[in-house]
Amino acid sequence: MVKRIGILTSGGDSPGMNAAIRAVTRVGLNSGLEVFGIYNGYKGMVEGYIEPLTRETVGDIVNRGGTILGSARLPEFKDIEVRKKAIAQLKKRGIEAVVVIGGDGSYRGALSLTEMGINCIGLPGTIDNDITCTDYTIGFQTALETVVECVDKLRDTSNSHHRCSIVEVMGNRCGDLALWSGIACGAEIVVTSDTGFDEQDVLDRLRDIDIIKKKKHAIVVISEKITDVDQFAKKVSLNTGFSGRATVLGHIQRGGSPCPFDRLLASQMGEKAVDLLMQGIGGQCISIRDNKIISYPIEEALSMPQESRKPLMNLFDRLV
Ligand SMILES: Nc1ncnc2c1ncn2[C@@H]1O[C@H](COP(=O)(O)OP(=O)(O)OP(=O)(O)O)[C@@H](O)[C@H]1O
Ligand SMILES: O=P(O)(O)OC[C@H]1O[C@](O)(CO)[C@@H](O)[C@@H]1O
Ligand SMILES: [Mg+2]
Repeated sequence: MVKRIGILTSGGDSPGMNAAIRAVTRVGLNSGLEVFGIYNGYKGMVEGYIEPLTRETVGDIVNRGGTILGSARLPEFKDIEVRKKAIAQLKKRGIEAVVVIGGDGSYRGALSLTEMGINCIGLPGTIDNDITCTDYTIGFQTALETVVECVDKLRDTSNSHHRCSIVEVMGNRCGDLALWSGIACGAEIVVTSDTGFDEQDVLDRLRDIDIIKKKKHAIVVISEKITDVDQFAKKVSLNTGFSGRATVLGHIQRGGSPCPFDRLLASQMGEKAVDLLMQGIGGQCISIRDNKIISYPIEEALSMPQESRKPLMNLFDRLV
C-alpha cells in the first residue's frame, strides 16, 4: 500500500486551497501516511522543492486565502523530459502518489504523471468554475461573494450619479462568475461567452433602461476576455443617457478568506482524494455532483461538456 504522498497547488490560486492542503495532510497522517508538500506547483516538483508536512504546518490555515504551498505555471511540464525529471525527484524521496489541486491545465499534468506511473488525484481548485465534471470548484463561491460585495458598492455610487457601471469579472472563458453575480446583484445586463456580445444591442438596451424604465443607474457584468471595457464605457457615455464607468475587478477576486462552503468542499474532496490513493487508484479527479462527492477519470472529465446554463440565463432575463 502507498506510504508517502505528495500534494501541490498549481495554476491560479483560489480561496480554499489551504483547506484542501490541510484536509489531505490531516486525513493522510491520521491514516498512517507520510505527506509531503511540493512547493510552487509542478515547478517545485521538477526542482525538488519538497518538504514533509506535519499536523502543525497545516494548522491555522483553514481560514486563509491563497496557498501556503505557493502556485506557479510551468508550460514546459508538457515536455516528457521535464516530467521525467519531476518523477526522479519524487522517487528520490519515496513519494509514490500525488494530490494535484488546480484547474484543467493542472489536471492534464496529473493525467500525464499517472500515465508515467505516479498515481495522481486532481482536486478542482480554481475560481473559474470551469471544470465541467463538478457542480462547483473550490474557490468559486468565495470569489462570487467578493464580486457581489464589490458590485453592491458600485451600485451605490452609480445610483447617485446616474451612471452605468461596467464590471469586468474573471472566469477565463467560463461565464459562471458573471452570470451568478449578475443574478445575485440584480444587474441589468450580463455578458458572457454564452450570451455573446452585440455591442449595439447592449447600448440600445441601456438607452431603454434610462428612457423607458427610468432607472437611476445600470449595472453591466461582463466576463473577461470579451471586450475592452474602458472603450465600451466611453461608448456608453456617448450613446446613452448614462455616464459609463468601467471597473476591472481583477485579482481581488482570487484573494480573501474562503467562505464556509469552500472550506467544507475542500475538506470533503481532500478526504476522498486520500481514500482513493490509499486504494491504489490514480488518474481520477474529485467532483461534487448533486451534493455528493464523487470521482471521474480525468480523461473523461476533461472532455465533458458543460451543463447548460440556459435555465439560469432564462431566470436572469425574467428578473430584469
Ligand atoms: N497538457 C499538459 N500536460 C502537462 N502539464 C500541463 C498541461 N497543461 C498544463 N499543464 C501544467 O499545469 C499548469 C497549470 O495549468 P494552467 O496554467 O492551464 O492553469 P489551471 O490548472 O488550468 O488553473 P487556472 O486556469 O485556474 O489558473 C501549467 O503551467 C503546466 O505546468
Ligand atoms: O493570475 P494570472 O496569471 O494573471 O491569470 C489570470 C487568470 O487566472 C484566473 O484567475 C484563474 O484561472 C482566471 O480567471 C484569469 O483569467
Ligand atoms: Mg484553467
